[in-house]
Amino acid sequence: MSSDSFITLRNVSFAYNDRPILQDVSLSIPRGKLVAIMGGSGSGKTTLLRLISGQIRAQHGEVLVDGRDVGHMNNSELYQHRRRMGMLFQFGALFTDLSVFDNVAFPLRELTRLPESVIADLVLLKLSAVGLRGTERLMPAELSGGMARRIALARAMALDPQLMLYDEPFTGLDPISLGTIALLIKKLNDALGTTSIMVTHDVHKSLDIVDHVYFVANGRIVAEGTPDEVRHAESPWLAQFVAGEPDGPVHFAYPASTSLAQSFGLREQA
Ligand SMILES: Nc1ncnc2c1ncn2[C@@H]1O[C@H](COP(=O)(O)OP(=O)(O)OP(=O)(O)O)[C@@H](O)[C@H]1O
Repeated sequence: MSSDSFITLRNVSFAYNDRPILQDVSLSIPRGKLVAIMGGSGSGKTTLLRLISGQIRAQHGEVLVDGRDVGHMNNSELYQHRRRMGMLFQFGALFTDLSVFDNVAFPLRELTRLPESVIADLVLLKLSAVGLRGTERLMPAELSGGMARRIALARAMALDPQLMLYDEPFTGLDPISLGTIALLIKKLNDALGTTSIMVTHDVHKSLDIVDHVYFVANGRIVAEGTPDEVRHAESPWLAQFVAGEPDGPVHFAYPASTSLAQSFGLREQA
C-alpha cells in the first residue's frame, strides 16, 4: 500500500494476561482510506481497534497513528489522540435523556470552547450531512433504529475526526438502513478526508465501499486485498468467508478433545 501511511502496526502482539490474542500483526493504512477488518468471532478484530484507540497497549511491536506511537503516549497525549478520533460502536448508543440536537452537540460542548451559536450551526451541518436535518428536537425513543445510527454517526463526526473507528456499524439494521449507513460512511470518509477502519461481518456491503480488506484469524492477518481481489480470490478460506458458508476450512464445530460418544460415557462404534 502507499507510503503515506496514517496507521501503521509493526509486529504487534497482544495478550490478555497470558492468553495471546494478536500475534505479530503488521499492517499499513494510507491517509484518507476506508479499510475493513473481517474475521471470525473472537479472532481479535475489536482488540485491534482498541490498540489503535489507545485503550490497551501492545506488549510487543508498535502502533503508530500519524507517526505517533500510541503505545507510549502519556495521558495528555492520549487525550489529544482521542480528540482527533471518532468512534461508532455497535448500536451507537445515544444518550436517551438528551434530544437529537444535544446528542450531536455533546462532543462539541465537552471538548471545545465554541460558543453555542457556532455549535448550533455545526450540529445542523452534521445532521444535514446524514440527511436528518429537522430531527433536532426529537428524543432518541422517537427515532427508528436506522435514524438513531445516523444520528450516532453525526455525533461521532461532530469534531471532523482525522480517524474514524467503526465496530460493527451495521449490526441490527434492516437492509435499507444498512445501505444508507454504508453509503454515508463512504461519503463522509471521502468528503472529510478521514482515515477509517471498520470492523464488520457484512462482507458484501463492505466490499462495495471499502478500499482494502484485512482478514484476521486466530490473532493473525491471514489475507488482505482490494475488494476486487477478495471477490476473485481462489483461497478456499476466503471463498468460505465471502460466500458465508457455515463449514469449510473454518470449521463449524469447535474442535472438542473428546467425541460425543465419549462425552456421554458411551462406547464408540467401530
Ligand atoms: N477484557 C478482556 N479480557 C480478557 N479477554 C478478552 C477481553 N476482551 C476480549 N477478550 C478475548 O479476546 C479475544 C478477542 O476478542 P475481540 O473482541 O478482539 O474479538 P472480535 O474478533 O472482535 O470478535 P467478535 O467478532 O465476536 O466481536 C476473545 O476471545 C475475547 O474473549
